[in-house]
Amino acid sequence: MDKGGGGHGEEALPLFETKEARFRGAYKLFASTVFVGICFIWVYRVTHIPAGAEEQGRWAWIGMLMAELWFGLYWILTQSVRVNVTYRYPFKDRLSYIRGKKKLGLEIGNSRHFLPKFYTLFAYVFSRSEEKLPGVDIFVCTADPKMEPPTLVINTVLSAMSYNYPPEKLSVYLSDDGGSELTFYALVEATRFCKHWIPFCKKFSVEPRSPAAYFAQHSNLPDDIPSPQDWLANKRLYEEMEKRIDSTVEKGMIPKEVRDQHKGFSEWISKVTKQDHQSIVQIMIDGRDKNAVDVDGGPLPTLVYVAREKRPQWPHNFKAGAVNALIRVSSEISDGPLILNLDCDMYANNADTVQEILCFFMDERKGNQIAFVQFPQNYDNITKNDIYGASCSVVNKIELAGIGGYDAALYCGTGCFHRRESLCGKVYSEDYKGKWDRDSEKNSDRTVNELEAASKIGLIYGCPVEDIVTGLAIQCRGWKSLYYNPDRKAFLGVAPTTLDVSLVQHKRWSEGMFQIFFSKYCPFLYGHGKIKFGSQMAYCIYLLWAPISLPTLYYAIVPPLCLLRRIPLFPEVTSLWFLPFAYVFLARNTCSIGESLGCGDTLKAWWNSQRIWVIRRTTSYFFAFIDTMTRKLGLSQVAFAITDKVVTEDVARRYEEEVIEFGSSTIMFTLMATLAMLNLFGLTGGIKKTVLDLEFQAVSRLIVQVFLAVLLVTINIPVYQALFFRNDKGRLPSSVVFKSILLASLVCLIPII
Ligand SMILES: O=c1ccn([C@@H]2O[C@H](COP(=O)(O)OP(=O)(O)O[C@H]3O[C@H](CO)[C@@H](O)[C@H](O)[C@H]3O)[C@@H](O)[C@H]2O)c(=O)[nH]1
Ligand SMILES: [Mn+2]
Repeated sequence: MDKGGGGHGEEALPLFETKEARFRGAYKLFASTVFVGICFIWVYRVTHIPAGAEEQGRWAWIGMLMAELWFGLYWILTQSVRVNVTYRYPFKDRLSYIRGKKKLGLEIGNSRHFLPKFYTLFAYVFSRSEEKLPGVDIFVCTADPKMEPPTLVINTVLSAMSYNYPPEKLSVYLSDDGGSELTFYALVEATRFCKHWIPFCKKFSVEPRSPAAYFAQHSNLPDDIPSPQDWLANKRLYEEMEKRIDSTVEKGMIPKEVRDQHKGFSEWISKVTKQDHQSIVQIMIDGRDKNAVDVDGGPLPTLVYVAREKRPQWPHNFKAGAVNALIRVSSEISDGPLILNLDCDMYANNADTVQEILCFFMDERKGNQIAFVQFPQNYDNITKNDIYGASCSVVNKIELAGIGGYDAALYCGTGCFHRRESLCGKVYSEDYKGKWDRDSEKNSDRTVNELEAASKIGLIYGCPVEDIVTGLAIQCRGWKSLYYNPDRKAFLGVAPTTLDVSLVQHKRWSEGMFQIFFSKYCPFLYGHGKIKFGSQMAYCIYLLWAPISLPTLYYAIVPPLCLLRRIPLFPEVTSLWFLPFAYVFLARNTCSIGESLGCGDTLKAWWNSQRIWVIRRTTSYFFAFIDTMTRKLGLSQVAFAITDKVVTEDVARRYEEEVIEFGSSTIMFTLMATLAMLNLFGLTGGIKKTVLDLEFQAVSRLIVQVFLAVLLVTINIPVYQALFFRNDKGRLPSSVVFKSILLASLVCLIPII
């Protein structure tokens, strides 16, 4: 076990520790047996290519070889993280010495350390006095009042404002890319409400501190609340505010008497549209102002509304542009050395998160190297069996923890605490020491070079996954990043509740990531010699999502076609070569089920995740691949399709019932349905022929293909239901039924060579 921080006697106690996952050794052994199996499959493919022109299916066979090569190599990439799973544990209590000397005696009483440590501890307490706590600037981004309702946005803002952290050290910035008066109005309301909400949260240790989430979880007065009047008053205040905001948003305009309440509304007197407006900065609460206090007279955090200037002819660079604008604005106002990035739907679910991450950043020995600490993206609207595979439990608990083990956690855009300096371009050097109280010395002793470096833009432009590429660039400047997945989820967001939205989101991600692979930021080149080889591989697990669509499509199309023609593509069941195929298949899936169950999924959720895995790979990733290629040829431009966070009641009900929502006739659905039909045709056609022609010995050579088709047909059952049996609005439209049958029939005519 490696001690995270200074474990040596003379230094301060470490503030966090690092532990490797158990059974790493056993896993490596298991993985090597799978690897041997994969090698045998490759050998079989190469040595059994149908010879000459007389045998049908030579090229189909070579295609299988390519697909399996690709799958195998990709599998190797995915092992880089699985052999390196690492967990971090902060010691929040050690940090809370800052609470004063009284606690000191208590802590020493509990501590198992020997006497000489006493002095260390003492020095430690004083080096961490409250005045030295870093300021934290929290950035919340929103982009559209229709897709991201203002009540959702202010709930995130309120949860961030009520962190257990000295309010004078906390500033919350809302970036509104929608430039919407409605969002601004909601923030005006939140400014008023927070004066009740923040003291209430702190007095009664309310969790979570998003009022909407809190009152949804506690719809009735909890027994353990000492002051019911307070509770009821806050609930009423919240509900009334919510009603006012929602009705104003519905009307789409702000009443005159409300406009008069805040000078900020004057910004909207001239024409302001989403794409075209001056820059708007409104300091809603100035934390330095002695009169800005809550109902109990306690200080409040700073709160700022920002809508950066936008003009139709200027590219605004989507979220990256918004975050960079906030970096600049906040550097003038609060200039907190730590920055937390939040999407507008990701409310803070644990009031102590800031204290926890300080354990990482303030650790005496390792803290100075850390550029950012990333939390996983969790959602609070996941249903029991997670039909759209949105919870990504295995990714969160295993894969990201594995990359984190290389000290190269991915920056995922939300739920990430950054050191301002590293985000702004600073290169790490051995003698770097983080300075937390920056107000006093701002700019005074910095050289021109340092100032220039620090003024560089933060997030990198031109990529729809600005976060991943920015994180990589920071790591290549010598910084480390940690991944931290605490038991109590730190942030909870809204996961897509329709298949279409989920596929579009994955298309944006896979497309953006594939672009990085092709850009100068390709981890193998850009990261060469700068980050560990293991983490270069780990990055590529994600960057290569798009091209993995090709072998997957091949596997979903060619084996059923060959089944129709009775062209065998796999060894006979009685042959020894059958063993590696069977072993790799069983081992992979057993392991995958084990991982899923181990991460808390249900078995059905695992099965659902396999379905969504097939659908994403054959649609989102494929179109992402195509679009990346056309962009390479200069035929299209980068876009950012915002994820819709609202749905109709009808759709919401089906989501709760775990019925997949199709409902539209997109090209992705057509492709998905065509593949489903093709496998159905392959299976029925192949079986019929064998039975009619009584060619039973042929069956033995086709059994793997039959099995594959059965697998795909079973996994596609909800697709057939949506095509033929459902009557609700979420079914697949008849145009898709028609197109998919036609296309699948046409594909069946393709000659196999
Ligand atoms: O022009 C834009 C577009 C988006 N956003 C904000 O960016 C966030 C993420 O957008 P969303 O539509 O919710 O996309 P997701 O797919 O959920 O976002 C994930 O993927 C993005 C990269 O593709 C990351 O930036 C996000 O942090 C990450 O949560 C939201 O708060 C938006 O308001 C902007 O501020 N300006
Ligand atoms: Mn989102």
